[in-house]
Amino acid sequence: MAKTSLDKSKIKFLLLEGIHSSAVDALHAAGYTQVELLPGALEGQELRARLADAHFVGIRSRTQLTAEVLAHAPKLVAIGAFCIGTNQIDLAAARARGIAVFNAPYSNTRSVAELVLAQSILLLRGIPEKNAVAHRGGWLKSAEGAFETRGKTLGIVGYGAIGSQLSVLAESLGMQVLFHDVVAKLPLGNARQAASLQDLLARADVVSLHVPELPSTQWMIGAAEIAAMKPGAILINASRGTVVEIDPLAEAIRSKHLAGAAVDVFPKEPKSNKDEFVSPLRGLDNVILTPHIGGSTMEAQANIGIEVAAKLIRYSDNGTSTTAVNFPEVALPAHEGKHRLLHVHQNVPGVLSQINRILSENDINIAAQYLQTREDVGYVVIDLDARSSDVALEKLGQVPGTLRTRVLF
Ligand SMILES: NC(=O)C1=CN([C@@H]2O[C@H](COP(=O)(O)OP(=O)(O)OC[C@H]3O[C@@H](n4cnc5c(N)ncnc54)[C@H](O)[C@@H]3O)[C@@H](O)[C@H]2O)C=CC1
Ligand SMILES: O=C(O)C(=O)COP(=O)(O)O
Repeated sequence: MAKTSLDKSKIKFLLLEGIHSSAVDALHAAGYTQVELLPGALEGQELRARLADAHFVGIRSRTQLTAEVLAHAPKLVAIGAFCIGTNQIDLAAARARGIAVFNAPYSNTRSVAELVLAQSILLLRGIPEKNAVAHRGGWLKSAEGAFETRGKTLGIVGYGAIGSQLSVLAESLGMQVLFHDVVAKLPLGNARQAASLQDLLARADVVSLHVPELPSTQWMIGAAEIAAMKPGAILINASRGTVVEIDPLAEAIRSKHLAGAAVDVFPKEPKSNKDEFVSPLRGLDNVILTPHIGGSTMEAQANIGIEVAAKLIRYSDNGTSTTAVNFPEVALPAHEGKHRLLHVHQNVPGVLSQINRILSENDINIAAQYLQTREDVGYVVIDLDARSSDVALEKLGQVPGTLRTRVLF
């Protein structure tokens, strides 16, 4: 088996979707010189061709890394999702190929929460409509249907990082927070957990969605849920476009059952800024339409660049995989004076004993060994005397069930 360790100058990073230059700076500072940064997403043949020789790829929410695409990435060691959501990546397929996936779970949380808060204020005042009318030369000076946020009930669906951050900000404005989550969560401040989604929908003046894209969240807000909302309520979706059915939402705005909505994510989003945005929500004045920019602030993007690049560098340099979203998590000390062998394998009985038998038969002394498994994959890291790493790498690569080996000097 060929030696799979490379010096840093040969390790290729492909960064797509205009990832912030802070990531490039971090990679350069860590000694990685082959960093290609492209402004947009790729798909189809172009994506497959670019992935053919990449060791690391960085994407945002747009690029779809399916099992089929990953099959064309034979050298890929890890994927950096320079965002929160990882639904665009087939995490199980990546794991089965020994590819670790990292993301930035907190770097754009605040940006989304601030946007939703601002949208709540504007929509409760009917500002988008008044603004649209003024742009057309009209004048809608009226207090009719315009309300303060103070004392209103904000219903947060998905009380995770964004939902709970929003909860704190909304309470500081004097809103009452009600939330619904599928797991028990610590209510922050005076927030209260709703008895059910139905209970929340029936009581909230503003409903904001912060769930991940999952089979269980697909179309979770459809005609029935919208009908169950209070007349005159507001719906905000900055989670994923598959969570809300757009046609019943558009109908509820037209019929004035809902007073307004803010939508940042759509079932079908344009591929780039050059493509047309098509949606039944276009032209509805009290609907704020934003082009999936919930997390797009300079602060968030710069922090995400640093955070995810650091995770990729750490995994590349040292093998530490903690915070991976799909992969066994191993925290490793430095390996000064030793060669570190990384062995990713199918999680079946006997692999570790075969590895240790081979090392013992070849008179190779183990300085340290770390093992972790996650579902169908095991990750064992072995520190060895420098002189033995070549033979160990070759022999261990032949162990049945081996997915990938690397050696770090
Ligand atoms: N518009 C944008 O630019 C951005 C959108 N997002 C989206 O926001 C989502 C949420 O982000 P975080 O709060 O960081 O995630 P998180 O994982 O911290 O929180 C999600 C919460 O949703 C809950 N949940 C899951 N299924 C549920 C269900 N069926 N009903 C109710 N609750 C459910 C989970 O238990 C968890 O508490 C991300 O997965 C991403 O899709 C994130 C960042 C930016
Ligand atoms: O962080 C997320 O999950 C987002 O949706 C943000 O996506 P983006 O990086 O703006 O393509």
